[in-house]
Amino acid sequence: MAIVNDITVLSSGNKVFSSVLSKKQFFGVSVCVPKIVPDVRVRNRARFVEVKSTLQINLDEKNVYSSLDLDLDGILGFDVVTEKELKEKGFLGLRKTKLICTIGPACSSFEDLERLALGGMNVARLNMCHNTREWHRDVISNIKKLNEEKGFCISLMIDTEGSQMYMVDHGIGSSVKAEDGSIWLFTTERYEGSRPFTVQAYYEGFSEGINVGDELVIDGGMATFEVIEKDGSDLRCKCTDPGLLLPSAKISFWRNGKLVEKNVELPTLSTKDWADIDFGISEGVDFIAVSFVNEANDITLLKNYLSTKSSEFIKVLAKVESLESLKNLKDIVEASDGIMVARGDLGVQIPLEQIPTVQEAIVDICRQLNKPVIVASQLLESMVEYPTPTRAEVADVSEAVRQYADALMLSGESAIGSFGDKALSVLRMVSNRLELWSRAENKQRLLSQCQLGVSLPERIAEQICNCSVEMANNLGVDAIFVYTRHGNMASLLSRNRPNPPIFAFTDKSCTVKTLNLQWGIIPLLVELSEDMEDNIHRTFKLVKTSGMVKKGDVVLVVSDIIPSSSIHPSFQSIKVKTIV
Ligand SMILES: Nc1ncnc2c1ncn2[C@@H]1O[C@H](COP(=O)(O)OP(=O)(O)OP(=O)(O)O)[C@@H](O)[C@H]1O
Ligand SMILES: CC(=O)C(=O)O
Ligand SMILES: [K+]
Ligand SMILES: [Mg+2]
Repeated sequence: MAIVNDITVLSSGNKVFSSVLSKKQFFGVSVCVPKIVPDVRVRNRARFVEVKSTLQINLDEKNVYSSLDLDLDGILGFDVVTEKELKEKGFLGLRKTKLICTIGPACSSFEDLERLALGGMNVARLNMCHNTREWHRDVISNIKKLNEEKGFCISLMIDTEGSQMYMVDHGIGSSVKAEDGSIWLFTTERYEGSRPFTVQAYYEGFSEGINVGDELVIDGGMATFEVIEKDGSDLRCKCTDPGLLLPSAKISFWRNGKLVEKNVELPTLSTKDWADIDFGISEGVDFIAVSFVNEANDITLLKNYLSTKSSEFIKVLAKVESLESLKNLKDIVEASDGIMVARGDLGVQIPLEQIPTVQEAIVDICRQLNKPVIVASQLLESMVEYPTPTRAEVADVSEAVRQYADALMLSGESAIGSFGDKALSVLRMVSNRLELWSRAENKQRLLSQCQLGVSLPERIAEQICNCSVEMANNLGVDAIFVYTRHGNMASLLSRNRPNPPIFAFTDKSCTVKTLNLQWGIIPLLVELSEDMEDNIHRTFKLVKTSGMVKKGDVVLVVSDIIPSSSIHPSFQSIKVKTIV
């Protein structure tokens, strides 16, 4: 072992680990030094190691590597998965669609999470409906450990429980069959164990405003009842469409083919949700997904709360899963930092056959308004039990990718299924395939773009991004490099769904974690100065050292770094550079 400047290098087999001992704060990055030592990687937690002098590294255990001279003047914040993909498939082979996994008992150990990370998980989702905060805390700490020690770049999302009407788990652990014509009592009375033909309904006011003759639907169609009698707050119902009553099944009411909206009566953020949000803030999560959002104000309220806690960098995603949220869609999209099309509960509130078109419309409006959008629920549902997907599921995943959703999400497939890794690889392969097809067919040419910017600088940034993507596609450049503090221009570029990948260089770790969710963006943490030429010079040197680009590669460079001292009129710029 030898201490060299501010880096300690330890060797173990032919892997080299290092830890940084300098005054600077460093975060999750890997560096590769292929030209000097084939197969040897110095993995460390450096953000940008400024080692001006030549490094002398002596590795006692491996004499062959002793006394190496490494002339590094920086380390690039590349995560291991992208680095591997880039080496194997080149720029155009990099996957654009981002992948989210819900973490549950089937994938919560460090080893399970590492497998998902290697499989391309960009964001880990913790559903606060299930399990304890201590359990979630352990998962979060494992993810942070993977990022810090193994060079991954995984963002963290918590998903609130929200309030909705559902059946209290009747305690027998399995489903009960409701036969045609059988009479059932839906009650708010609380009792232990189970009673025949009786269902405990969660939410005291569940029967308020419900009339005899209304339909009570379980889980969006699993079973249907007709209300035949009201007894106080209890409802006596006759089964008209037999089916299964699963533990915690969801309840909705319908009258003359229309949903009786009960969701609006319930608070979007309950006392438990606020406690979970505080938990998320203290654990430093990157996204909070809010369940059962009804209106834009639900989001604004939380965003205001986050700013009073100095946590405005946490992005707030609105889950579209109620009929009310569809009525207020545009306002909700504008107020939030992104959207999740939560098809599970949405299917309880709107007829199932409407889901595909509603999804397409939501994905489109999000891209227009430059907000990331996630397509979630039942993408590969059969894989909870089986190791291969159905053909219909593959078609559904393909459709979401074809629509240019930013991200796809696994729920039960990863949380409780036996084939989480396989499900993730199906998402990965289908995404790659469809992205290739869209590119070959020039599909992104058909994407329309509305003007978002109001002020002149905003409009300039938007125009630069639109034109840059057109140029990048027409010139067939290998990559787009964007220098950005808060990710604005990176996101405007992504909105145009360009052919080449977008490498976003930022000096803010929260921007890295946010951009992780967005289509086609590979965020990289580096040090940025106000001198753009210097930024470009340094990062180009870094990407060359890392083996990321080679001589002759053409890169389109875009920047939105604003010098703080004087507002330089041309702070936003486009350049096309060939690597020399
Ligand atoms: N942290 C967890 N602990 C235990 N089980 C979990 C956990 N997270 C998810 N699950 C299980 O995985 C299933 C699918 O997860 P998912 O997040 O889609 O939940 P959900 O209950 O359908 O609710 P939501 O509408 O919020 O998504 C859940 O029904 C639950 O059984
Ligand atoms: C993800 C989620 O909450 C749903 O599909 O209902
Ligand atoms: K939830
Ligand atoms: Mg839901």
